[in-house]
Amino acid sequence: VPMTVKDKTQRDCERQHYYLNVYTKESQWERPDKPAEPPAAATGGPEQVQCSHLLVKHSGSRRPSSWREENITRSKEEAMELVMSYREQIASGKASFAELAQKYSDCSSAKRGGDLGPFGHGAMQKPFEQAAFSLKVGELSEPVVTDSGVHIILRTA
Ligand SMILES: N=C(N)NCCC[C@H](NC(=O)[C@@H]1CCC/C1=C/[C@H](COP(=O)(O)O)NC=O)C(N)=O
Repeated sequence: VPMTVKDKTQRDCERQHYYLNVYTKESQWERPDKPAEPPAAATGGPEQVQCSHLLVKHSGSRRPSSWREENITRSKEEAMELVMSYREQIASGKASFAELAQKYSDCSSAKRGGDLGPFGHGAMQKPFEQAAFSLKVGELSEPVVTDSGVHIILRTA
């Protein structure tokens, strides 16, 4: 019985699979010799970063209290001025980040020179995360405002 085109085509397909690279959308008959890799651009930078921060809280902070001060009453403007002066001292080499964070940060991480440890996306408040993931290792941020207060961030890894 002569095979219909369909049957023949059906048989060919059964004999041959093709492989689709889900990232490049390319297909091929030969079995790939290694798994497809997401192109670097698709990964959008590091999964995790490690940062230290120096936080100056103010009366409008979500928790206007810290190990340094039971009830924080400074204004947001004063907090911003303090952060700018700390940043200037660090950037000019007059003081180290860890030293000033240890003395002045309103976060419990002050005890560790401001170190927050490694963290991924979703761990920190968005403005902090966006600033942290935009820094190069060793780079010091401009002042960053979150509901916690005003921060400077040093990316360490
Ligand atoms: N994963 C780690 N290491 N700890 C959990 C961090 C939770 C995270 N915290 C923040 O986003 C603030 C801003 C950046 C750092 C940070 C520290 C805050 C600031 O002080 P607070 O306003 O809470 O009194 N103190 C501790 O959490 C959040 N999603 O609320």
